[in-house]
Amino acid sequence: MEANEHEHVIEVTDLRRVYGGGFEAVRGVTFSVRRGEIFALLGTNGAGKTSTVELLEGLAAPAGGRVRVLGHDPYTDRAAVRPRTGVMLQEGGFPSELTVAETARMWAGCVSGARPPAEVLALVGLESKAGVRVKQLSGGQRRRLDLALALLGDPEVLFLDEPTTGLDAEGRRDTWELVSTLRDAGTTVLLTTHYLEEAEQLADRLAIMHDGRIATTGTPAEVTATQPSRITFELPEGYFVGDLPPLAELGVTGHETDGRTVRLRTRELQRAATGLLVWAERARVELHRLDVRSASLEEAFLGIAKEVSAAETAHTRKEYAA
Ligand SMILES: Nc1ncnc2c1ncn2[C@@H]1O[C@H](COP(=O)(O)OP(=O)(O)OP(=O)(O)O)[C@@H](O)[C@H]1O
Repeated sequence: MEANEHEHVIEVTDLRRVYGGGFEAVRGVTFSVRRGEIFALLGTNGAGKTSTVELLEGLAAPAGGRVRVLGHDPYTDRAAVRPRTGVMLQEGGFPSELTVAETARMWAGCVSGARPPAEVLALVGLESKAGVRVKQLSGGQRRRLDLALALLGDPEVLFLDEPTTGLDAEGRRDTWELVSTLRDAGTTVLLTTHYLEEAEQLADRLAIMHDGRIATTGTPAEVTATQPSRITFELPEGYFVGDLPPLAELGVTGHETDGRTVRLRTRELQRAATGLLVWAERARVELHRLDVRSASLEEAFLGIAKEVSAAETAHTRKEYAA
Protein backbone atom coordinates (compact mmCIF):
# COMPACT_ATOMS: atom_id res chain seq x y z
CA MET A 1 0.00 0.00 0.00
CA GLU A 2 1.25 3.52 -0.84
CA ALA A 3 2.14 5.47 2.28
CA ASN A 4 -0.12 8.49 2.53
CA GLU A 5 1.39 11.32 4.55
CA HIS A 6 -2.07 12.75 5.26
CA GLU A 7 -3.29 9.46 6.66
CA HIS A 8 -3.96 9.57 10.41
CA VAL A 9 -2.07 6.61 11.79
CA ILE A 10 -3.14 7.35 15.36
CA GLU A 11 -6.69 8.46 16.10
CA VAL A 12 -7.91 8.97 19.65
CA THR A 13 -11.47 10.10 20.37
CA ASP A 14 -12.90 10.94 23.79
CA LEU A 15 -10.59 8.42 25.43
CA ARG A 16 -11.11 7.50 29.08
CA ARG A 17 -9.17 5.34 31.53
CA VAL A 18 -10.34 4.43 34.98
CA TYR A 19 -8.12 2.54 37.42
CA GLY A 20 -9.35 0.04 40.00
CA GLY A 21 -10.77 2.08 42.85
CA GLY A 22 -12.54 4.35 40.38
CA PHE A 23 -9.81 6.95 39.75
CA GLU A 24 -10.28 8.49 36.29
CA ALA A 25 -6.76 9.19 35.00
CA VAL A 26 -7.76 9.97 31.38
CA ARG A 27 -10.91 12.06 31.05
CA GLY A 28 -11.98 12.42 27.43
CA VAL A 29 -8.82 12.87 25.37
CA THR A 30 -9.03 13.49 21.60
CA PHE A 31 -6.16 13.92 19.14
CA SER A 32 -4.75 12.44 15.96
CA VAL A 33 -1.28 11.95 14.52
CA ARG A 34 -0.52 11.92 10.79
CA ARG A 35 1.92 9.54 9.14
CA GLY A 36 5.50 10.75 9.50
CA GLU A 37 4.71 13.20 12.29
CA ILE A 38 6.35 13.51 15.69
CA PHE A 39 3.62 14.22 18.25
CA ALA A 40 4.60 15.04 21.84
CA LEU A 41 2.42 14.61 24.91
CA LEU A 42 3.49 17.01 27.64
CA GLY A 43 2.09 17.52 31.09
CA THR A 44 2.77 17.82 34.77
CA ASN A 45 3.49 14.70 36.87
CA GLY A 46 0.38 12.56 37.03
CA ALA A 47 -1.30 14.41 34.13
CA GLY A 48 -2.17 11.09 32.47
CA LYS A 49 0.44 10.82 29.69
CA THR A 50 1.60 7.27 30.43
CA SER A 51 -1.99 6.16 31.09
CA THR A 52 -2.92 7.47 27.62
CA VAL A 53 0.09 6.02 25.81
CA GLU A 54 -0.49 2.59 27.35
CA LEU A 55 -3.98 2.58 25.82
CA LEU A 56 -2.47 3.40 22.42
CA GLU A 57 0.03 0.57 22.87
CA GLY A 58 -2.84 -1.84 23.53
CA LEU A 59 -1.62 -2.65 27.05
CA ALA A 60 -5.05 -1.95 28.55
CA ALA A 61 -8.62 -1.47 27.37
CA PRO A 62 -10.10 2.03 27.59
CA ALA A 63 -13.04 2.68 29.91
CA GLY A 64 -14.58 4.77 27.15
CA GLY A 65 -13.86 6.37 23.78
CA ARG A 66 -12.00 4.98 20.80
CA VAL A 67 -8.38 4.37 19.79
CA ARG A 68 -7.18 3.42 16.34
CA VAL A 69 -3.56 2.74 15.49
CA LEU A 70 -2.92 2.04 11.79
CA GLY A 71 -6.67 1.65 11.47
CA HIS A 72 -6.98 -1.08 14.12
CA ASP A 73 -8.03 -1.25 17.75
CA PRO A 74 -4.67 -1.87 19.46
CA TYR A 75 -6.25 -3.81 22.34
CA THR A 76 -8.68 -6.13 20.57
CA ASP A 77 -6.65 -6.37 17.36
CA ARG A 78 -3.21 -6.55 18.94
CA ALA A 79 -1.95 -9.14 16.45
CA ALA A 80 -2.46 -6.68 13.57
CA VAL A 81 -0.94 -3.67 15.33
CA ARG A 82 1.92 -5.04 17.42
CA PRO A 83 4.28 -6.12 14.57
CA ARG A 84 4.05 -2.64 13.03
CA THR A 85 4.75 -0.67 16.20
CA GLY A 86 7.78 -0.17 18.44
CA VAL A 87 7.38 0.55 22.13
CA MET A 88 9.87 2.07 24.53
CA LEU A 89 8.34 1.92 27.99
CA GLN A 90 9.27 4.22 30.86
CA GLU A 91 10.94 1.29 32.62
CA GLY A 92 12.27 -1.45 30.36
CA GLY A 93 13.00 -4.18 32.88
CA PHE A 94 15.53 -6.50 31.22
CA PRO A 95 17.15 -9.59 32.74
CA SER A 96 20.19 -7.89 34.26
CA GLU A 97 22.58 -10.88 33.94
CA LEU A 98 22.43 -10.93 30.12
CA THR A 99 24.82 -8.87 28.04
CA VAL A 100 23.60 -6.08 25.77
CA ALA A 101 24.07 -8.26 22.66
CA GLU A 102 22.32 -11.25 24.28
CA THR A 103 19.39 -9.04 25.30
CA ALA A 104 19.06 -7.68 21.76
CA ARG A 105 19.26 -11.20 20.29
CA MET A 106 16.66 -12.51 22.75
CA TRP A 107 14.32 -9.63 21.89
CA ALA A 108 14.94 -10.09 18.15
CA GLY A 109 13.74 -13.69 18.56
CA CYS A 110 10.32 -12.34 19.55
CA VAL A 111 10.03 -9.96 16.57
CA SER A 112 9.13 -11.24 13.13
CA GLY A 113 11.55 -9.99 10.46
CA ALA A 114 13.78 -8.34 13.07
CA ARG A 115 16.70 -6.19 11.96
CA PRO A 116 20.17 -7.52 12.87
CA PRO A 117 20.70 -6.73 16.60
CA ALA A 118 24.14 -5.22 15.89
CA GLU A 119 22.51 -2.73 13.52
CA VAL A 120 20.10 -1.33 16.12
CA LEU A 121 22.82 -1.24 18.79
CA ALA A 122 24.95 0.83 16.41
CA LEU A 123 22.00 3.19 15.75
CA VAL A 124 21.83 4.10 19.43
CA GLY A 125 25.61 4.17 19.94
CA LEU A 126 25.83 1.03 22.06
CA GLU A 127 27.95 -1.15 19.78
CA SER A 128 30.98 -0.85 22.08
CA LYS A 129 28.86 -2.12 25.00
CA ALA A 130 27.67 -5.29 23.25
CA GLY A 131 29.58 -7.58 25.64
CA VAL A 132 28.65 -5.68 28.82
CA ARG A 133 26.04 -7.06 31.21
CA VAL A 134 22.85 -5.01 31.40
CA LYS A 135 23.30 -4.54 35.17
CA GLN A 136 26.59 -2.75 34.48
CA LEU A 137 25.02 -0.15 32.16
CA SER A 138 24.37 3.39 33.34
CA GLY A 139 20.78 4.65 33.49
CA GLY A 140 21.24 6.56 30.25
CA GLN A 141 22.74 3.53 28.48
CA ARG A 142 19.74 1.43 29.56
CA ARG A 143 17.42 4.03 28.02
CA ARG A 144 19.38 3.68 24.78
CA LEU A 145 19.12 -0.11 24.93
CA ASP A 146 15.36 0.33 25.41
CA LEU A 147 15.25 2.44 22.27
CA ALA A 148 17.35 -0.06 20.31
CA LEU A 149 14.90 -2.86 21.19
CA ALA A 150 11.94 -0.70 20.12
CA LEU A 151 13.62 -0.32 16.72
CA LEU A 152 14.23 -4.04 16.12
CA GLY A 153 11.02 -4.52 14.14
CA ASP A 154 11.65 -1.41 11.96
CA PRO A 155 8.30 -0.02 13.18
CA GLU A 156 5.94 2.27 11.27
CA VAL A 157 4.80 3.78 14.56
CA LEU A 158 7.11 4.34 17.51
CA PHE A 159 5.89 5.03 21.06
CA LEU A 160 8.55 6.65 23.22
CA ASP A 161 7.73 7.21 26.89
CA GLU A 162 10.26 9.72 28.24
CA PRO A 163 13.01 8.52 25.90
CA THR A 164 15.78 10.79 27.17
CA THR A 165 15.21 10.72 30.92
CA GLY A 166 18.58 10.04 32.55
CA LEU A 167 20.59 10.82 29.42
CA ASP A 168 23.36 13.41 29.52
CA ALA A 169 23.24 16.41 27.16
CA GLU A 170 25.17 14.59 24.42
CA GLY A 171 23.08 11.43 24.68
CA ARG A 172 19.92 13.53 24.52
CA ARG A 173 21.10 15.33 21.37
CA ASP A 174 22.07 11.99 19.76
CA THR A 175 18.61 10.59 20.53
CA TRP A 176 16.93 13.70 19.10
CA GLU A 177 18.98 13.29 15.94
CA LEU A 178 18.06 9.62 15.66
CA VAL A 179 14.34 10.30 16.22
CA SER A 180 14.42 13.09 13.60
CA THR A 181 16.12 10.76 11.12
CA LEU A 182 13.46 8.10 11.76
CA ARG A 183 10.72 10.69 11.19
CA ASP A 184 12.39 11.83 7.96
CA ALA A 185 12.32 8.19 6.81
CA GLY A 186 8.53 8.13 7.42
CA THR A 187 8.23 6.72 10.95
CA THR A 188 5.39 8.19 13.01
CA VAL A 189 6.48 8.97 16.56
CA LEU A 190 4.42 9.59 19.66
CA LEU A 191 6.53 10.66 22.59
CA THR A 192 5.99 11.80 26.13
CA THR A 193 8.55 14.05 27.72
CA HIS A 194 9.21 16.38 30.63
CA TYR A 195 11.79 18.29 28.64
CA LEU A 196 10.10 21.22 26.96
CA GLU A 197 13.22 21.82 24.89
CA GLU A 198 12.86 18.26 23.58
CA ALA A 199 9.31 18.94 22.42
CA GLU A 200 10.37 22.29 20.95
CA GLN A 201 13.21 20.62 19.02
CA LEU A 202 11.42 17.50 17.87
CA ALA A 203 7.66 17.80 17.81
CA ASP A 204 5.69 18.74 14.70
CA ARG A 205 2.67 19.03 16.99
CA LEU A 206 2.09 18.60 20.69
CA ALA A 207 -0.60 18.45 23.33
CA ILE A 208 -0.28 19.64 26.91
CA MET A 209 -2.19 17.40 29.33
CA HIS A 210 -3.39 18.44 32.75
CA ASP A 211 -5.41 16.34 35.14
CA GLY A 212 -6.43 13.75 32.55
CA ARG A 213 -7.45 16.25 29.87
CA ILE A 214 -5.78 18.05 26.97
CA ALA A 215 -5.43 21.69 28.00
CA THR A 216 -4.05 22.83 24.64
CA THR A 217 -2.74 21.39 21.38
CA GLY A 218 -1.04 22.67 18.23
CA THR A 219 2.40 23.17 16.73
CA PRO A 220 5.05 24.40 19.21
CA ALA A 221 4.73 27.86 17.59
CA GLU A 222 0.92 27.86 17.93
CA VAL A 223 1.05 26.81 21.57
CA THR A 224 3.73 29.37 22.35
CA ALA A 225 1.71 32.10 20.63
CA THR A 226 -1.09 31.65 23.20
CA GLN A 227 1.15 33.34 25.78
CA PRO A 228 2.23 37.01 25.82
CA SER A 229 5.72 38.12 24.80
CA ARG A 230 7.89 40.16 27.18
CA ILE A 231 9.94 43.34 27.03
CA THR A 232 12.28 44.07 29.93
CA PHE A 233 14.48 47.15 30.41
CA GLU A 234 15.80 49.56 33.01
CA LEU A 235 14.12 52.94 33.32
CA PRO A 236 16.56 55.71 32.37
CA GLU A 237 17.82 57.90 35.24
CA GLY A 238 15.25 60.51 36.27
CA TYR A 239 12.35 58.75 34.48
CA PHE A 240 9.26 57.07 35.92
CA VAL A 241 6.86 54.53 34.36
CA GLY A 242 4.36 57.38 33.94
CA ASP A 243 6.85 59.08 31.59
CA LEU A 244 6.64 56.19 29.11
CA PRO A 245 4.18 56.52 26.23
CA PRO A 246 0.65 55.25 27.17
CA LEU A 247 1.29 51.52 27.45
CA ALA A 248 -2.20 50.39 26.37
CA GLU A 249 -1.72 52.30 23.10
CA LEU A 250 1.42 50.23 22.47
CA GLY A 251 -0.54 47.00 22.87
CA VAL A 252 0.90 46.32 26.34
CA THR A 253 -1.48 44.22 28.41
CA GLY A 254 0.35 44.33 31.75
CA HIS A 255 3.47 45.60 33.44
CA GLU A 256 5.49 45.15 36.61
CA THR A 257 8.32 47.17 38.07
CA ASP A 258 11.07 45.95 40.34
CA GLY A 259 13.25 48.88 41.39
CA ARG A 260 14.25 50.44 38.08
CA THR A 261 13.50 47.27 36.07
CA VAL A 262 10.29 47.35 34.04
CA ARG A 263 8.65 44.23 32.58
CA LEU A 264 5.96 44.65 29.94
CA ARG A 265 3.67 41.89 28.63
CA THR A 266 2.23 42.13 25.14
CA ARG A 267 0.69 40.05 22.39
CA GLU A 268 1.85 42.64 19.82
CA LEU A 269 5.58 42.44 20.30
CA GLN A 270 6.63 44.41 17.22
CA ARG A 271 4.22 47.28 17.89
CA ALA A 272 5.16 47.54 21.56
CA ALA A 273 8.91 47.31 20.95
CA THR A 274 8.78 49.85 18.10
CA GLY A 275 6.73 52.31 20.18
CA LEU A 276 9.13 52.01 23.08
CA LEU A 277 12.26 52.43 20.93
CA VAL A 278 10.82 55.42 19.04
CA TRP A 279 9.99 57.02 22.40
CA ALA A 280 13.56 56.38 23.70
CA GLU A 281 15.09 57.76 20.51
CA ARG A 282 13.00 60.94 20.73
CA ALA A 283 13.71 61.36 24.45
CA ARG A 284 17.43 60.74 23.66
CA VAL A 285 17.71 58.12 26.37
CA GLU A 286 19.16 54.63 26.31
CA LEU A 287 17.18 51.63 27.59
CA HIS A 288 19.79 49.61 29.44
CA ARG A 289 19.50 45.82 29.71
CA LEU A 290 16.80 45.84 27.04
CA ASP A 291 15.49 42.30 26.43
CA VAL A 292 12.71 41.62 23.91
CA ARG A 293 11.49 38.04 23.66
CA SER A 294 8.61 35.87 22.50
CA ALA A 295 7.22 33.41 25.02
CA SER A 296 9.04 30.07 25.15
CA LEU A 297 7.27 26.73 25.27
CA GLU A 298 8.26 26.59 28.95
CA GLU A 299 6.42 29.84 29.65
CA ALA A 300 3.43 28.59 27.67
CA PHE A 301 3.48 25.35 29.67
CA LEU A 302 3.62 27.13 33.02
CA GLY A 303 1.04 29.70 31.90
CA ILE A 304 -1.40 27.03 30.75
CA ALA A 305 -0.98 24.97 33.95
CA LYS A 306 -1.66 28.15 35.97
CA GLU A 307 -4.72 29.09 33.87
CA VAL A 308 -6.19 25.60 34.16
CA SER A 309 -5.66 25.51 37.94
CA ALA A 310 -7.23 28.98 38.34
CA ALA A 311 -10.23 27.95 36.22
CA GLU A 312 -10.65 24.77 38.29
CA THR A 313 -10.48 26.72 41.57
CA ALA A 314 -13.10 29.19 40.30
CA HIS A 315 -15.33 26.30 39.16
CA THR A 316 -15.00 24.53 42.54
CA ARG A 317 -15.84 27.78 44.39
CA LYS A 318 -18.90 28.29 42.19
CA GLU A 319 -20.08 24.73 42.84
CA TYR A 320 -19.46 25.19 46.56
CA ALA A 321 -21.39 28.46 46.60
CA ALA A 322 -24.34 27.03 44.63
N1 LIG B 1 -2.19 1.47 38.37
C1 LIG B 1 -2.71 2.62 38.84
N2 LIG B 1 -3.70 2.61 39.75
C2 LIG B 1 -4.27 3.75 40.21
N3 LIG B 1 -3.88 4.98 39.80
C3 LIG B 1 -2.90 5.05 38.90
C4 LIG B 1 -2.26 3.88 38.37
N4 LIG B 1 -1.32 4.28 37.47
C5 LIG B 1 -1.37 5.64 37.45
N5 LIG B 1 -2.31 6.09 38.30
C6 LIG B 1 -2.66 7.50 38.55
O1 LIG B 1 -3.13 8.07 37.32
C7 LIG B 1 -2.67 9.41 37.19
C8 LIG B 1 -1.94 9.56 35.88
O2 LIG B 1 -0.73 8.83 35.94
P1 LIG B 1 0.25 8.72 34.70
O3 LIG B 1 1.38 7.82 35.07
O4 LIG B 1 -0.53 8.40 33.48
O5 LIG B 1 0.75 10.24 34.60
P2 LIG B 1 1.93 10.86 33.76
O6 LIG B 1 1.41 12.08 33.11
O7 LIG B 1 2.55 9.84 32.87
O8 LIG B 1 2.92 11.25 34.93
P3 LIG B 1 4.53 11.30 34.99
O9 LIG B 1 4.92 12.48 34.21
O10 LIG B 1 4.77 11.51 36.46
O11 LIG B 1 5.08 10.01 34.45
C9 LIG B 1 -1.82 9.69 38.43
O12 LIG B 1 -2.63 10.39 39.37
C10 LIG B 1 -1.46 8.31 38.95
O13 LIG B 1 -1.31 8.33 40.35
